[in-house]
Amino acid sequence: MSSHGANPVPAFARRSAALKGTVRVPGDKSVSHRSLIFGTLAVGETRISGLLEGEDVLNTAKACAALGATVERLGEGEWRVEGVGVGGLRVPEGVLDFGNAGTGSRLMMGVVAGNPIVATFDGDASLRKRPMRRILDPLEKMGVQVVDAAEGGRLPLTLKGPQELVPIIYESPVASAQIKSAVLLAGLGAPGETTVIEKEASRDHTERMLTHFGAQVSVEPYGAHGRKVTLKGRPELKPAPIRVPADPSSAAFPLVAALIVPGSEVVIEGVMTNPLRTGLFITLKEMGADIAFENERVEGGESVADIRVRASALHGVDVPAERAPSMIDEYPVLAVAAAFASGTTRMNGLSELRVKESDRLAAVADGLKAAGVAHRIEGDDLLVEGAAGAAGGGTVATHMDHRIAMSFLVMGLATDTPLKVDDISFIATSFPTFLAQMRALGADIVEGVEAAA
Ligand SMILES: O=C(O)C1=C[C@@H](OP(=O)(O)O)[C@@H](O)[C@H](O)C1
Ligand SMILES: C=C(OP(=O)(O)O)C(=O)O
Repeated sequence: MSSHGANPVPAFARRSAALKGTVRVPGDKSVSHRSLIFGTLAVGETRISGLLEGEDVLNTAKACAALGATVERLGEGEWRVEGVGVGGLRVPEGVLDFGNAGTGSRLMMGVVAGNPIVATFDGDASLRKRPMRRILDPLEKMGVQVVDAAEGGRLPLTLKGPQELVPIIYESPVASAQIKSAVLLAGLGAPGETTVIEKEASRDHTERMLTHFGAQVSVEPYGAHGRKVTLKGRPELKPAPIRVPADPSSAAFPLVAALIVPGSEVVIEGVMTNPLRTGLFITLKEMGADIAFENERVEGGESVADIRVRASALHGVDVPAERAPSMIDEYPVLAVAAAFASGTTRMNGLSELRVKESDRLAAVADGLKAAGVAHRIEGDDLLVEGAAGAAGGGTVATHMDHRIAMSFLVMGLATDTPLKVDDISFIATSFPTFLAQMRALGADIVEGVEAAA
């Protein structure tokens, strides 16, 4: 098991002068994981530029190499993968350690399923707590054997792929791109058609990349908000170049910081604006945020834009539950924006937040409490009572969760007194340049435990 986090690194953020400047946040995490995985499943060389070099993605790179691909770093964000083809994986030596990454571990379970090999999956203390039954259930239906697993089907666990996978029609109990992707990736190794039905559409990077690499995929609407995705199994995937756009989930941090620090104006360049990822931007605009998409264009098959954001007077809104899949990782930082908005912001239908790197519903509530912000949880909904300012002053427990750490550091840039977080080391999983890039905009964030003055 990875021991990252054994030496917590505390930090605090304090009230900052107006944030100014232009940033390009790192490559999208979802697309980065998938580009390495698809490179592994194609026969021949895939070139990737703009890869996120965060720990989660680097663990996926290691797993791809352990399963037989040649994975090489050529320069900053520039990578090449020499793939082995669907069904061409070798038995890995030792355990595949995914660290903190739900996406890496769950997608790779789907990949392994299509090969008659045995592989053991593990991760850090946070990942070991997360539910894996949601992946194991459909994979077992396809013929995969769970040789061994911790209680409740958790990590560490060992899978054995069958000689012949069975294609399935799977109606996913939750809108989760990780479940959908694991089943589709397994479906690559099955004869015939594999179908995944979702009642609410989750991010579609896997479907897009399947098409980009030459597989046959059809996507149909399903009900009011859902989709039915069908894949024809056993294609020969052809290598295809990938340019990874900037991650909207990382862009969320400088964006919210600029909204709440008076006088700020920031441009975030080349941000992916895939409509299944833009729930936060839509919500903030409804709250009165001055956000403009400039230079809208298509890069590497994804829509991108430069986002200009100016400090704004925000007001509370009701965020509908069906918007959750398009902003699932952004609720912690939305709660921060809501703390500075006048009136109540109600975020509906957040049950999935309980099974992320931490129980994010509880972690956000505790963080708001540490900052003196009135809030309550009603069932699966979070209500934040905003005001023009927030006290700050406390210490936020981050529970091995990068997004909790970044969200509350952003908050501390606008609180009356500094806000501390107990551990920033996990920020490196998704946004290794966070501190440097935020400081370059003028954010006053200090590592260490010195009295926050
Ligand atoms: O497929 C992906 O790349 C992801 C899907 C989401 O998880 P769920 O599928 O569990 O909703 C998201 O929270 C995660 O950060 C990335
Ligand atoms: C939930 C997240 O990631 P993962 O599920 O890959 O750990 C996240 O990055 O917020």
